[in-house]
Amino acid sequence: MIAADALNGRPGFVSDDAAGAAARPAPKPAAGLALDDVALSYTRGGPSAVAGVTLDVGEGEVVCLLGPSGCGKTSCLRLAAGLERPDRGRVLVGGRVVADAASGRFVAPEKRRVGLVLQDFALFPHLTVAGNLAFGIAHLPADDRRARVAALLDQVALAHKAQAFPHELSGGEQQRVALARALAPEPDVMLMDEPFSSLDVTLRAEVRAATLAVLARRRVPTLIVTHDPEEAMALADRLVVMRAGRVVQSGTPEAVYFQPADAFVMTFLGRTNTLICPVENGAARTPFGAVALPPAMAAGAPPTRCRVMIRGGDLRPAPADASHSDLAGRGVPARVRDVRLVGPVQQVTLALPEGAGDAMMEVDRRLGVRPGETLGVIAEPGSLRCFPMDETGEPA
Ligand SMILES: Nc1ncnc2c1ncn2[C@@H]1O[C@H](COP(=O)(O)OP(=O)(O)OP(=O)(O)O)[C@@H](O)[C@H]1O
Repeated sequence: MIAADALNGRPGFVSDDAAGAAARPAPKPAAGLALDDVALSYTRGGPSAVAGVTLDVGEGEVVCLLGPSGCGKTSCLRLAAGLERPDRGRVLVGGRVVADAASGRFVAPEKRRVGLVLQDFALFPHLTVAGNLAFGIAHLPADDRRARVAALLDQVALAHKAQAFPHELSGGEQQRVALARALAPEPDVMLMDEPFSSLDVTLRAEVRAATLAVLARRRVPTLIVTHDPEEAMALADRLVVMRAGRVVQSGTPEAVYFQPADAFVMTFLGRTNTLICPVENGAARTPFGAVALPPAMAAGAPPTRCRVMIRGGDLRPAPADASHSDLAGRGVPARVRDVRLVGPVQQVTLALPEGAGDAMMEVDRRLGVRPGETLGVIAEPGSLRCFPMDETGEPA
């Protein structure tokens, strides 16, 4: 069944499970892919691109490997695919050890049963769409091969393009061919490196949702590399956040977003304000009230100052009508220095009182905040987080 795309009437993907992540059954724990304390340096004795990464992707699970440029995401994917040999640790695909630095075991990429989708799609230019899909399943009897190609083309809504060549396709169509080609040999694991980054913004959301629908229907464990936090949050059952060759946090998008392990993760996942605040009686004194230090910071000799962070979306004007909220009237008076419209959101730069510095607040544009006015601003309860002064939140 080919569904008309709801947004713009273009042919879309199979729609019976097109709700994507929301419709996907809970992942089973059995690991499709596991990296076990894997390390890699590209030069002998040189810096570690991957410095001991452990992660797994279970059946039917989509895991996004997320982090700033150069943190080692692609290197992890290349280790999983067999395009690099680990200096340390093991790689398992479908429960089978495919690389083990200690024993020297190394299974070649084409024997690993992994499907790979790269940023530039890397389609074979001289083969038709059907030819691209058939390439990796040449060992199948002709009838089976044809049937599998036809089924996949149907799933990615490209049956009508079977005889087209890659240069005759749009970017979104090429991405779908790359996805179908990688799925054709029925891999145990899918590995995708920035698979949507070459698509324009409108097409990206559409292709992303459709890709999730195909992956969900096939339940193939999938590891997706991206440097885009919003994309990762939209795609993943689980996020693995990397920094400087190491995993700094892993968990559901909600857990990582709302309980960031450190200042770096908090900053990386969304626009964040940082306030340097004095510590008194085990609590940080912020313009929005006292915030208790987390136990690890409060233990021993507590610091005299700390870094308090809050996301722009967790600040808002105090409700004007006191009868509607017990927070009304408690706002911190802040002058609006600047207002930018970013889609449906106003990004408001506020000057906080008592020299506490500037803060960015994100509010619905319908609030119509204007430069020069003074607002009472409140912080969502529980949204202020204390981190040590030496945690900058900057990528290493
Ligand atoms: N072939 C190579 N030779 C030498 N160094 C490399 C090679 N490939 C990557 N590196 C280095 O290894 C580190 C990790 O690179 P990697 O490509 O894995 O990072 P990444 O997180 O995927 O970055 P990006 O998001 O920019 O693609 C970087 O410091 C990079 O310069």
